[in-house]
Amino acid sequence: MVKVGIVGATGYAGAELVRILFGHPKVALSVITSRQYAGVPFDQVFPAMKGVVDLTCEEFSMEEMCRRTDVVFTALPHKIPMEIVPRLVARDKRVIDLSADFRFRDVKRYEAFYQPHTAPSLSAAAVYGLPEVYGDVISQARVVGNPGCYPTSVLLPLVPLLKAGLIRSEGLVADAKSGVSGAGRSPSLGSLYCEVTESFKAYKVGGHRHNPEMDEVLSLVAGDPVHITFVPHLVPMSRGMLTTLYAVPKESVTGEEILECLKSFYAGRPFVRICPEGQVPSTGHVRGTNYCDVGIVFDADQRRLILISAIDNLVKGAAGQAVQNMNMMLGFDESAGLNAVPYPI
Ligand SMILES: NC(=O)C1=CN([C@@H]2O[C@H](COP(=O)(O)OP(=O)(O)OC[C@H]3O[C@@H](n4cnc5c(N)ncnc54)[C@H](OP(=O)(O)O)[C@@H]3O)[C@@H](O)[C@H]2O)C=CC1
Ligand SMILES: CC(=O)N[C@@H](CCC(=O)OP(=O)(O)O)C(=O)O
Repeated sequence: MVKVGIVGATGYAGAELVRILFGHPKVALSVITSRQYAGVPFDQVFPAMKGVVDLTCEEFSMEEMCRRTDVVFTALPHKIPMEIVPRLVARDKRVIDLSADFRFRDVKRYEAFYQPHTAPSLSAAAVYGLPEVYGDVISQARVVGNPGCYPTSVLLPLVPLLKAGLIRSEGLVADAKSGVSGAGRSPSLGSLYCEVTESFKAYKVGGHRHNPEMDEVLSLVAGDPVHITFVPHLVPMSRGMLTTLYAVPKESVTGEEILECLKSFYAGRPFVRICPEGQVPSTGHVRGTNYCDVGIVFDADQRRLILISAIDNLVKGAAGQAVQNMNMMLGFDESAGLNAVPYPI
């Protein structure tokens, strides 16, 4: 069994990692850390885990983490991983970081939206953990920067079409909606029940930090600078993300070609499900699973392509994708531990 540790196991993403890794056939979860809950059994922090998870949270110690693990997930707020990850790598650990600290190839882009980077060369050498696109390099990576939830929902439908040159790289629009767990477990005014229930709003319009992350990958794939117009929204549900994308197909491209391109790009990939014609995805269909469902509507008269993706922000948008990356890094089946059967309703 491969020994695994989670730094920041009591956040929403970290707790989801615990849930998934506890059902993983090839790993033993050895260390889980939290500052506030150090010394507290995990099943007291999350009573749903009673009788299932028998681990106790610990204060983070580099020495203990390195002694008792082979692979480490960092599920911490941005900025903290860039201090910890280089020290883990120096001790030969393989790391999957769920923050934005190791997502960018161009560190200047990161610094423009976040803060100065203290490990720029390690960041440039890290691999962007979108397994369906970068699987070949993920298997060799020491450090994987796990994508943000919004970028995952935007990139999976668009990358194959841009790669194949079927859509224009100008005029791309992403209209995305997230459940409130996307904001994390730390108390904040914007996440209070009264602030979010029976309400639906756009936020950070024109200035969300996931925009440069999407732009970087879309530009690398297209071979030209690409900027997507991205508007995030908060919806009153705990988990789930639905993204509607608008793109302009190139002259003479047909709906059948679009569908065929996506189907063949994702053929044999377990987690991207292309909806049959006439069906559109729903967050309820992917809840608790690592699936990304993609629906396609081709408006031939308007020359407009509409793509709709649904993910669970905590699974394919965070912890599930991180485990998928770990599986590829360790040479396991990419779906090991990720075979949760969806709820039918
Ligand atoms: N929520 C989501 O849908 C997604 C989250 N992510 C990313 O995953 C990471 C974790 O997010 P999320 O779980 O939502 O966040 P939470 O706020 O829910 O959890 C953060 C975790 O980090 C610990 N922590 C917080 N501050 C510090 C600190 N200064 N030093 C050490 N540990 C700290 C917390 O425990 P304690 O305070 O007890 O130490 C907690 O375990 C973030 O980088 C986020 O961007 C990525 C995709 C989706
Ligand atoms: C609803 C909500 O607040 N969502 C978060 C995105 C969470 C996430 O995946 O982003 P990072 O990993 O880059 O933090 C936000 O908009 O900031």
